[in-house]
Amino acid sequence: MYLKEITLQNFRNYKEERVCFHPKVNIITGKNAQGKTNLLESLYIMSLGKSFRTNRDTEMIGFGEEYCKVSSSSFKDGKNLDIEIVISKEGKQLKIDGLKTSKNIDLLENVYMVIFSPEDLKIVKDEPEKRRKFVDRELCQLKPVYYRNLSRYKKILQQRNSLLKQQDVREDILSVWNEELAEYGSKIILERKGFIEKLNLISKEISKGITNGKEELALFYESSIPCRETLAQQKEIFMTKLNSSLKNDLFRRNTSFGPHKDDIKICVKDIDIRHYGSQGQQRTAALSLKLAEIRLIQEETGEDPILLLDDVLSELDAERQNFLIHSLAEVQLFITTTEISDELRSNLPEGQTFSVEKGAVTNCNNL
Ligand SMILES: Nc1ncnc2c1ncn2[C@@H]1O[C@H](COP(=O)(O)OP(=O)(O)OP(=O)(O)O)[C@@H](O)[C@H]1O
Repeated sequence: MYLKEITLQNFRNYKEERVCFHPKVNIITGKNAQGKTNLLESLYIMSLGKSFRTNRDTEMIGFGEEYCKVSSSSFKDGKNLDIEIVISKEGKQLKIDGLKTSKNIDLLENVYMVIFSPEDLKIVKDEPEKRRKFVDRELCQLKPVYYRNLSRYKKILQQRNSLLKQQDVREDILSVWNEELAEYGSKIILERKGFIEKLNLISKEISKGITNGKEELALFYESSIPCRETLAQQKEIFMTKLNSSLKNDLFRRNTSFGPHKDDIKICVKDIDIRHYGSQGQQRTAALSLKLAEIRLIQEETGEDPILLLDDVLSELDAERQNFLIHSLAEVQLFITTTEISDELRSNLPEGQTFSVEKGAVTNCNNL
């Protein structure tokens, strides 16, 4: 699939803009703070219904405006796919091929997108939350049911934690939340475990490719509860742990374990590179994870995801840049950069360059 065009109204610093894209490579150039990332953000919300840089939808409404509207037209499976998103203070309205839908979840499985930004280069050494977000975002795209389970888990966790903060905790209510937390938490653990096993195999191969066989990545799911094979077994051990840590949870007024505390360990030759890896190893690992994410979407869905590279190429050395570009022959690419080097230009296949200035996009030359 590929994105044919996007129309923006009051979206961040764009008043009214319509941009038609190339099916292969689209390079968006411009000085700082002109609207390059804003344009990528408007594309990204077509896949998950939300931004990659904020949880508050209303932040995307242009200053002083009442609403913003983003409409896209894509080409998928031999036909057009039209998506429209309107965000106002009252909420969000979505339309897919002209039909109204109320939830982000209905957008999933329509447009697959992967974003790679300098923030992602820190995925290896940042806090566990970053790595959980990476896994969750990916699983939500691949499995809408995961999106539903995760939302439910977060709500129950919030309710359980509020209950733990009360003076007299009602044990009958707590046991209802425990039951639900174990149910949804176990589903999440099993999905994450399976996902990381698959990602591990793919990223191993990719990291070997980047380093000419010198280094091989290994990923491990570090769950705060031991992993089991079936949902029933997983739920049983979750419940046991909830009961045994009740005193601790009551004392801390918080749920001390569960998928919200989990992490992914990333190793090269048995060394945890979060703590002991060089910056180069951490970058190779981040690049391998991103490329593995794309390959996994291709394998699981048969679709080529769209890749958004937000100002990340300049952060990679020439060797890693080349590896990235040459691994991506089939996918539609959007690259933002303040400057496009001659070397990069000569390495890219066919495409189109655009220039952004103060929220206005101009078509420049073909690559
Ligand atoms: N809700 C909003 N309404 C209007 N303008 C906004 C809104 N949110 C952000 N902006 C403006 O958008 C601009 C930033 O755009 P963007 O993040 O796309 O920059 P960029 O071109 O990617 O720059 P850089 O190269 O520095 O990353 C800033 O001038 C900022 O003030």
